[in-house]
Amino acid sequence: MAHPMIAPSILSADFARLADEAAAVAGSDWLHVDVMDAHFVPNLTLGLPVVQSLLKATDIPLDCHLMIDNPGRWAPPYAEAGAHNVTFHAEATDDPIAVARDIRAAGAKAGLSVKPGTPIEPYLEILKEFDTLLVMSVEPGFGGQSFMPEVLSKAAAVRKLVDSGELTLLVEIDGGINVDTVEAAAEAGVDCFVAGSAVYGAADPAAAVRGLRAQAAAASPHLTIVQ
Ligand SMILES: O=C(CO)[C@H](O)[C@H](O)COP(=O)(O)O
Ligand SMILES: [Fe+2]
Repeated sequence: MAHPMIAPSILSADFARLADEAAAVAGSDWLHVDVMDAHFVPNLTLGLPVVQSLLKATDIPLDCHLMIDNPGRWAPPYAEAGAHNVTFHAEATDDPIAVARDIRAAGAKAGLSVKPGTPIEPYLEILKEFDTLLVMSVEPGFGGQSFMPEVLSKAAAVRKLVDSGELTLLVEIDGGINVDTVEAAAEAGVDCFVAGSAVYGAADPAAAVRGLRAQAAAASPHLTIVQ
């Protein structure tokens, strides 16, 4: 049994008030930080200096999602800074194993992310090098997009390998998660749910986090809330 983890994405928060926005989701399992470089994706967000400041401003573990080129060069500094997870894209490097090992050596959990159109089969062999698989359920680059249910087969395939003991990692999903989609993701075997607009667009973001967690737990036999 796994605890349903909720990771609010600060992409939908007010970037001028990030410390307050982190405090507004107290009780979240991770705080999801979208790093975009305007090369790997057509948008630009924030980088290492902001992550370093956020680390001082919150006790919630930071889940850094790097949508950037050349993660071999840029990912390890996020681990050295103190991020809990450092996740990079499979499509951004020819040597994901080396990047994962560098992230782990620098003291963070390593995550591999795949875009909606990227199959998971070529990566199953190397997932033992990772702590998290982040399945993108929108095209990376922007918050507030619609959930793509066709990616759930990837989460389900990896869930099977985790349940059979062949892999030990968390299955995370990112993009379009809200009250209408979280249950399908939970049923597919997701452990960790990123939600940006559904949390920060809510009148009470902390209540939205609790609501998504309860919905996920109710929808899946592999999830139960640990208080
Ligand atoms: O990585 C991302 C986009 O590339 C974001 O984490 C994601 O889109 C969250 O926003 P929302 O929940 O509003 O879809
Ligand atoms: Fe993300």
